[in-house]
Amino acid sequence: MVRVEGLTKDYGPVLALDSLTLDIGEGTTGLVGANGAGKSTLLKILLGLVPATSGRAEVLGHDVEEEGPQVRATVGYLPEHDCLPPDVSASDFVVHLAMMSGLPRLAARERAAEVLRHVGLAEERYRPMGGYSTGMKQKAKLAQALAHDPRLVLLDEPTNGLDPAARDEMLGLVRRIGHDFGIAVIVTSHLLGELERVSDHVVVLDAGRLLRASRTDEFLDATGTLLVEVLGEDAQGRMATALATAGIGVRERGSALSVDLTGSGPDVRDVVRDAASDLGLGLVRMQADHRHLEDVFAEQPSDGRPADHAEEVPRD
Ligand SMILES: Nc1ncnc2c1ncn2[C@@H]1O[C@H](COP(=O)(O)OP(=O)(O)OP(=O)(O)O)[C@@H](O)[C@H]1O
Repeated sequence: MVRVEGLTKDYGPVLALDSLTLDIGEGTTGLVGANGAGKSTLLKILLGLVPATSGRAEVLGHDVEEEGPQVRATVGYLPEHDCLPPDVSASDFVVHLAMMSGLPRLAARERAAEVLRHVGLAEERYRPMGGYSTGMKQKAKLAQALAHDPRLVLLDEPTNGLDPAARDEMLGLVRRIGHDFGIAVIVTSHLLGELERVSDHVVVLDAGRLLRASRTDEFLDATGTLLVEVLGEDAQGRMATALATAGIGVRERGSALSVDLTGSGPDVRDVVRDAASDLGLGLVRMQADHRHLEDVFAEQPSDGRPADHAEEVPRD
């Protein structure tokens, strides 16, 4: 779908992309990175809207600088910023964009009705978009991205500004675009947990550089940790101290402890069980931990940067 080689973009003194080389295939790909990592810049270059400083990029076999119109004919785009004319209805807007993409009026109307129904904008589609909630505006933006039946859609922070219910709905739509309609999706977010739910692949950008790219399940498979929950007075703190004293890596994870299973020595499960017994604590849970993308991200400091850089990334 996308091939990027040595892509660099500077905005004057700001280096937004730094020699990025990357291939993105079919399915849904999550593009993760903190604010300013270069996600939006990459999408705009892929659409041929912003020129790269050096390097090259191809989308569906088209060079983005030479063949921008061909790229945009087969790619849908949901921009991050507010771009909807306030006095136009979603219906008129999507029909207009579908016609601009080359569909005759009747086909454009049918297609607009179909995509607006798909994103869940029913009667509201006839109202001016200026009066829409943020969730409705994001749906209208998604509908226009799908209007010309693209092979690939680029969704820039589609859940931005949404409350939890609207965010879940939007993530459900993103998943359906990929799985039910077979359209390839590249979706950005700085909320790592979101992409874990919808993406087949994850690409992590940090300060314009590629930190990691792999299948989502490869990120999440190798847990190597045990989730332990104990009950009793200051149970978590006392258990953590006991395990650390025994030379076992341990850190807090919500109401539980994430315990490192990878060290040598006695079986960590036995140590946990004995420590709970010695301390008089109730052992409520001891199970293999399911890793989350934010853990992976936190474990991967970029060159010379502190690991706690990942603290800047808001948690889901
Ligand atoms: N038009 C521009 N002029 C100058 N600097 C820019 C411009 N667009 C982006 N930048 C800078 O380039 C860097 C990358 O920005 P970009 O918007 O691509 O990141 P992002 O990962 O999409 O972040 P966000 O989620 O905040 O949009 C940032 O430091 C940003 O300030």
